[in-house]
Amino acid sequence: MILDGKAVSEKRLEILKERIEESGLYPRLATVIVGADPASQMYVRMKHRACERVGIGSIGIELPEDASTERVLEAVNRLNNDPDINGILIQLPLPPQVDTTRVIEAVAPDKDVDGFHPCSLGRLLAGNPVFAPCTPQGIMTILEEYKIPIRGKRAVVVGRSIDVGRPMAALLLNADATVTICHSKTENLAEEMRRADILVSAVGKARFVGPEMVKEGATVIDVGINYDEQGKLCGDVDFDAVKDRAGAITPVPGGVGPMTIATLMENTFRAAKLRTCNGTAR
Ligand SMILES: Nc1nc2c(c(=O)[nH]1)N[C@@H](CN(C=O)c1ccc(C(=O)N[C@@H](CCC(=O)O)C(=O)O)cc1)CN2
Repeated sequence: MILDGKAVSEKRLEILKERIEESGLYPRLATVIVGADPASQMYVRMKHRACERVGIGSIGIELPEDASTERVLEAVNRLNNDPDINGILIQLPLPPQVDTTRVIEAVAPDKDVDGFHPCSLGRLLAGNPVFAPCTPQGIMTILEEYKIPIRGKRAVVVGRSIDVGRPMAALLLNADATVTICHSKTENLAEEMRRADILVSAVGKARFVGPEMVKEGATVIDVGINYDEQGKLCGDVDFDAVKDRAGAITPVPGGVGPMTIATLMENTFRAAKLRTCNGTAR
């Protein structure tokens, strides 16, 4: 079975649009991009388009490639103090001279719609998330939509980044899976991966996952955004070689990527609702 993330994201965005309309709220997202990386620019444009579609206002802050950490922090602080902004998204990666950790930690936790702030990650690890990072939360939504059982299942996450691997493991654990995190130093990696009922690959290597790493009937989630020798977008998984062995599999494109953006929209709406609930007069 192909897990069609594009279709799930379309459905979720339509539902969200209705919920925003019914709420009478007008949530607002600010994106911050530093430099002119074409892929990052495309993702930011996709986010603004999704905002428009569901009834979220958005503004984009564009800083030059050579912006300093202090300059980015200044922009974040202004957005933190802007009562009209509910969510702040710092498009990653940032150029090397910018201290990414300081910038992420500067985002007000109640506007942290990307879920990367230590407060958000801590709450997620405690089993009480407010904003879960968009890609792993989007994967949970796909699993839920396709009714893939998680409780008691063996999940293996390959990759330990703070934006995907670690929060993915926490979300699966919160859903009662038995979770293993693998990484570049894992011994007998293929053997670990073959034990997975749910295999999530966030490695960043084109077509790295072959059929010999996949248990028959496993659910395979491909987080990779890679380009092959022909410049064609592809995932971490050798889709053609693995699809008949897997019980269910996400394609690239059209799998996890669209869910990242749909989840960002959901998190932004949540931020707007939480502000109303807390009664904070920002
Ligand atoms: N602040 C963040 N930065 C980055 C994140 C993130 O979640 N927060 N994730 C990625 C990039 N990303 C969003 O920012 C993203 C990547 C891919 C897609 C997507 O829908 N891709 C399509 C294919 C698009 C294409 O033609 O290239 C797909 O997979 O079908 C959406 C968002 C890194 N940075």
